[in-house]
Amino acid sequence: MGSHRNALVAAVRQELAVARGAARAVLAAAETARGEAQQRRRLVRDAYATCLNQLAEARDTARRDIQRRFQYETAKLAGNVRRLAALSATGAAAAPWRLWSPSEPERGVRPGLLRIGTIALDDASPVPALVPLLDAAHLDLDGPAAVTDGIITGLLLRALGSTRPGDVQLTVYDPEHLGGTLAAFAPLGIGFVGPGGLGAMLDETVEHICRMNETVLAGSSRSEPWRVIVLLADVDDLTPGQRAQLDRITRTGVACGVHLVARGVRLTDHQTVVRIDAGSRRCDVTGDLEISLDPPPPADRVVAFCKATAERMRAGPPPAQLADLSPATFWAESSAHGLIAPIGDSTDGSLIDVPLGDDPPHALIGGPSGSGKTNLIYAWLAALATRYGPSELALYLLDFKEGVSFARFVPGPRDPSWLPQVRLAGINVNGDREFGLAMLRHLGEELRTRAQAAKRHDASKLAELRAEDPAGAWPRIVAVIDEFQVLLGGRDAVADEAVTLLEDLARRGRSQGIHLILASQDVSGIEALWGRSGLVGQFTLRIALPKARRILADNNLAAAVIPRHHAVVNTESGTAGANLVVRLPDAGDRLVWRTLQRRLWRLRPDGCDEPRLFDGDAVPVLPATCRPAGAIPDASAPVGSSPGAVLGERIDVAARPARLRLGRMPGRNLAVLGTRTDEACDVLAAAALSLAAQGPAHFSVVCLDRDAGGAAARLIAELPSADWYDELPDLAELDIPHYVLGYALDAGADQGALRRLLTDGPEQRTHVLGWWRSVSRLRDSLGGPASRLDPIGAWVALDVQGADLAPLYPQPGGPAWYPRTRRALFFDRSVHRTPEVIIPYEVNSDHT
Ligand SMILES: Nc1ncnc2c1ncn2[C@@H]1O[C@H](COP(=O)(O)OP(=O)(O)OP(=O)(O)O)[C@@H](O)[C@H]1O
Repeated sequence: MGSHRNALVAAVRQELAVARGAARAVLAAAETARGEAQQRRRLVRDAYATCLNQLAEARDTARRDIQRRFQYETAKLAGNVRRLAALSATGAAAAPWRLWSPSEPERGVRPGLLRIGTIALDDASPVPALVPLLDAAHLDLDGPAAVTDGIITGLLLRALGSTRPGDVQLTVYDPEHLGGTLAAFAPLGIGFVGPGGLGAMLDETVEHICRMNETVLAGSSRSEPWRVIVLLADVDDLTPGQRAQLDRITRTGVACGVHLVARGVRLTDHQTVVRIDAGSRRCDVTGDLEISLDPPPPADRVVAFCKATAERMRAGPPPAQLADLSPATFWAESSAHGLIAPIGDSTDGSLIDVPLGDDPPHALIGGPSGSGKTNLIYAWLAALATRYGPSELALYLLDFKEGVSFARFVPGPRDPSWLPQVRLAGINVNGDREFGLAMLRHLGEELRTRAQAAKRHDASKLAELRAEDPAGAWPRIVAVIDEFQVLLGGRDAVADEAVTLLEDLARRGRSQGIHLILASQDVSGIEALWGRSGLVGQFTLRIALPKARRILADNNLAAAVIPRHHAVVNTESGTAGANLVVRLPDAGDRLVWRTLQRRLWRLRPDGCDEPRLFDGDAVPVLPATCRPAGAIPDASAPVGSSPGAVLGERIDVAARPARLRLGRMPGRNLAVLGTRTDEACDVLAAAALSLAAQGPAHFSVVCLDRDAGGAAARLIAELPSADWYDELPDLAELDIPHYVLGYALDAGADQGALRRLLTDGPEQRTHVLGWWRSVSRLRDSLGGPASRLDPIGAWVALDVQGADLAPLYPQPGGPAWYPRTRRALFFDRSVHRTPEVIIPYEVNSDHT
């Protein structure tokens, strides 16, 4: 029994031990699992925390990024807005009051926007809040009267201060305060409309708009001032009629320069109406952005401005500057139908155009010395040269004054530029009327060429010729002759031919696009023209400077009353009633001119040649082509049948050399006559050198005057084949031409030898080129008073009076010739009907 119990106990113990062991194992496993779970939880927690941190960091970075981009974009946008604002509103239209002053707009610039306050932007400095008005909008203001009236005062001051005096006309309807609200503007002569005057004012404005529309539809541009009508009322108590008129004005006014600025009177909805709400500080233009409104301008500033402006209005606008005559784009005009260019402005500041074309074709300018003719011509040429390029306009300029007024148009030592349209300029021409004649002859040739081309193309005027012959070069030609009376003065062959040519050019130039502008200070010159009705009748454009006489019709006294620097322009031959008074800009400033000319010069097309300059004070140098160069031609080289001896420069447009043909004919000798040693030596040297340049020749030099010895020796040194003789050589048989150059042959040349050479020489190709100091001495050296002068076929006279030349001249009394320095009269019996004036070349420069 006991052992059974013991066994039972042992079994129970055993089982208990097993159970306990199992329980312990389970417990241990559970604890391990718990430990692992805890570990996992820790890991997850850590990961979660890391994740949160990372997210927070990423979010911060993203936010910072967005903020940065936002700030950048905002700053960029604000910058753009600011730049746009600066372009849209400048000077007085935009400056804050403490910096404010009126600003004159540039000519032709449209009005911009006006500032009423600023708009604050996050982190960026505020941008101006701008509203349109002139040429753009009506303004309808709402809000407390004290604020809106301040805004209106500011807007008006900005509009007036950024336009020219008189450009804006103000009308104020202020029934409550009877104009008191805007009384500071009274000095400008504003129209105050009383309580009962609104209807009439609206009716008149509607009429005005109708008139404006008529003008604009007729094609003219608007020249009237802007009308700004300010309506200040607290209640909108318009009659139906007034309301209808106001609505009409609202719909149509802006296009005609009529603008409403209304407070308390609601303007009808229209695209031109901009509403400003002073209460909420918003406006249509700036949308939801709140405007920090500017305070009203200081009252003393408004008063001071209005007084100063009223003063300037009384004085009128300042005259135009030279630059105002230039168009916005250079060389954009066609001259096919004429030339139109302003020469100045009228007293209201508008530019006055002067036409040249089929009507009027030519212009006459007159005014006493110092009245501004040259200045007027400069201004006119500047306006023409900036509008019409060299293919549209060619200028020929001649100044008979003692002076160089046209020298600025041609290259000079300090300025290489020239006016590209100028083909020819003559300066210091006062002594050389022949050059005026040469220019007229050249234009006469051009007239003939054009007339023939017109005939070929069946064209009756330049516009038609240009249309028919688009490839041809047919610019309009304008020839300006200052002090033209010098050319016509004197009853001589030059004056006669000049008048004939002028008459032809004036009559036929109109249809061929050749226009003359003649200027004179001299009444007698103009009176001389009056005698030639065929000529003067063509000059229908008259420009009279102050105190000009006989330029306008006798009963037209306008020139007597205009002030300095003004001109009367009349396109109807000076008849009273057709006057336009022009204020002329100062066009004399060299620097301003040079800047303009340089711009034009840089625009010149390829192949635009320098103008030909004739300077009456310059002495031309013997061209290199007229000097022997290179190897000495040998005797077998061909000799022309009649080599030409160059004697000097012809006074013509092409500056050609004057040549004396020396063929194998009797009389082919040359006598240089006069006492001016240098010039005589130059004529002989030019002749000899040019002959030597043309082929093989032998020269025999005889010099009987010591003063000419140096020149003769220098000539020998330059001639390829020459001998020095102390007396005239005998007539020798040579295979090549032989030229005997005799210096001062009146000083003891052998009469017999001289006669033999002169008479028999030319047929044997021996020619005498001799210098005698007077005609009587020439005669003496040929045997005395009864001697014949036929062997002298050509002569060049220096300081010899015309009458003294009678024995050498086919017509009795001799040629008309009044000697002048560096000019010579050249007569070749075999080619000339009348002698021609030449300029002896400078051959060696040591005597000038
Ligand atoms: N519109 C102007 N504004 C300012 N100055 C001017 C104006 N017109 C002319 N002048 C000046 O007046 C002076 C005389 O002008 P200008 O030489 O043009 O007169 P002119 O009639 O050609 O005289 P003259 O016949 O004696 O040569 C010059 O000094 C010129 O600069």
